[in-house]
Amino acid sequence: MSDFSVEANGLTKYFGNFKAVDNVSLAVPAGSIYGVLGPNGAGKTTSLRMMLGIIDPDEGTSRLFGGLKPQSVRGRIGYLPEERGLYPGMKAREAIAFMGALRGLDWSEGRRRAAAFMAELGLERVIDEKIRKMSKGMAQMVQLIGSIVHAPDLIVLDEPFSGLDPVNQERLEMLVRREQARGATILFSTHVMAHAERLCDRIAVIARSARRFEGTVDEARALLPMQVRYTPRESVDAAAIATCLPTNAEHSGDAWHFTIDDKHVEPLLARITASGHGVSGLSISRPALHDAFVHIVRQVDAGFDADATGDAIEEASA
Ligand SMILES: Nc1ncnc2c1ncn2[C@@H]1O[C@H](COP(=O)(O)OP(=O)(O)OP(=O)(O)O)[C@@H](O)[C@H]1O
Repeated sequence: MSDFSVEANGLTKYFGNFKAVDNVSLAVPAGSIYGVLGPNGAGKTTSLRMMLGIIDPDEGTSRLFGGLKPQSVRGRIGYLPEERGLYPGMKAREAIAFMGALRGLDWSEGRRRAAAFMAELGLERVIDEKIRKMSKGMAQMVQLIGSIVHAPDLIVLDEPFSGLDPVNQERLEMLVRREQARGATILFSTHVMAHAERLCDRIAVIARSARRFEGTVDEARALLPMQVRYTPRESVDAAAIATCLPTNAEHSGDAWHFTIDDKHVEPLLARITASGHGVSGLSISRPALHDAFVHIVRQVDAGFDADATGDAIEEASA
């Protein structure tokens, strides 16, 4: 048995001359919740599709549960594609059972599980409602349940949170955690950082077709310095306080704001203590995943802009 549910190695995909995915590698540990994060058009969907064998890569390989034949493990996978769609004439219960049956689940067991899932999520009131009468978000919840009703070992969800209201987003987070507790591996794409921050054991950031970061959420947040807000106990001469703070410190009202590297936190506290200015307020916080994500994507964009400027200069001087 492989330690990884998904191992993508050097996946590359061209659409015409455009390289939509460039040499993307990642490994999703069995039993983990893994987020593929990236801005619009970064290549997330194309990467997921290659990992699942829905489209062939131009280069690279994808292993599911250690094997190279995705078709042979189809029944062990639950997939919510980016394109949503169910038969509009079906009722929720039938739609879920139908999706389960496509993955080998007995019809009556599918109906039974549909009712259990819907009740657990507080959606039982719409179980016998036809899909065409449902809101888009509610139909998406039904499709989501349909994609996991056969209790797959690997659940792949493409932008599962988009289009859901906050209550349904919370229901989905609960479902993801519950499926992980059952032993499933969950791989999902998103550009909403809050969900990834709360749920993911590991993340990969894809921007401009390539993987730009891979690691834990804490490792991503540690890419940026800590944010500090310090208020001295006594109102003292600003120039005197500034001597024990980093040069980027800015004074506003009673407080000072600055950033500081992880390893400089204790020396800073020692300097403040030694200075005798006291502490009336002090908060030291890591930036959120959102900040780390924006930082990574901006760096990549800046590199592309610099290349484009360089090309323009070369062309102009040619
Ligand atoms: N079948 C296709 N033919 C041509 N170009 C495509 C095709 N599918 C995707 N692309 C392009 O490849 C790039 C990556 O698309 P992809 O859907 O993988 O990105 P994404 O990160 O999932 O984006 P989003 O968050 O907006 O869904 C985009 O520029 C897209 O326009």
